[in-house]
Amino acid sequence: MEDKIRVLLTEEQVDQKIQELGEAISRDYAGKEVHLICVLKGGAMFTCELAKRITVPVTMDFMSVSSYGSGTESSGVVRIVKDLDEPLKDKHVLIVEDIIDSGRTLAYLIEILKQRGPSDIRLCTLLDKPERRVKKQVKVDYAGFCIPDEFVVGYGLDYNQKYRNLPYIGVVEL
Ligand SMILES: O=P(O)(O)OC[C@H]1O[C@H](OP(=O)(O)OP(=O)(O)O)[C@H](O)[C@@H]1O
Ligand code: HPA
Repeated sequence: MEDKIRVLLTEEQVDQKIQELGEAISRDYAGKEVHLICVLKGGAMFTCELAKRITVPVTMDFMSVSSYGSGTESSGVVRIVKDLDEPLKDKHVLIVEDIIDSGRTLAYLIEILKQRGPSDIRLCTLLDKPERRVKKQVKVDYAGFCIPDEFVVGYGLDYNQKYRNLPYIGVVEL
């Protein structure tokens, strides 16, 4: 059965925001090379679109962590499912996420990636749900949109693995 999805952010709004983020990142990393870490699966679409709009040299790597059960609530347990291929030593690392919700995934990721000796680590997320934050220490350097506490899909985000392909951000009306 098809779920009813209400549009929260249109494709045009998302595109425009990614362009602005790409410009800000290109300015901030001028004269440097930025190493994008895409957090799969949700971060895939945003990472690719963002990378296209960054004008300084870019390298990319991918990792997959599992932090959620099958529904909409965090389990609190974060596990590396696929690790990075490349070392991070002396790199300017930019972690790219689709959403920061409780902050558990990122709090864990940042701690383990810091131990690998990067020059610096920053965080870029398309969506931020600050009301839901449990891990207050997670500092977001680049956030596309702050959104209310609603379960969203599209642009990489899923509901039971569906809707990742939507080119906009929507709310599933349950
Ligand atoms: O701030 P948090 O509460 O930790 O939630 C954010 C995390 O949850 C989602 O991933 P998910 O575990 O659903 O995996 P997926 O990207 O493969 O869908 C999202 O992509 C973030 O990684
Ligand atoms: O609102 C959300 N939608 C999809 N996946 C998520 N993971 C954390 N929050 C969300």
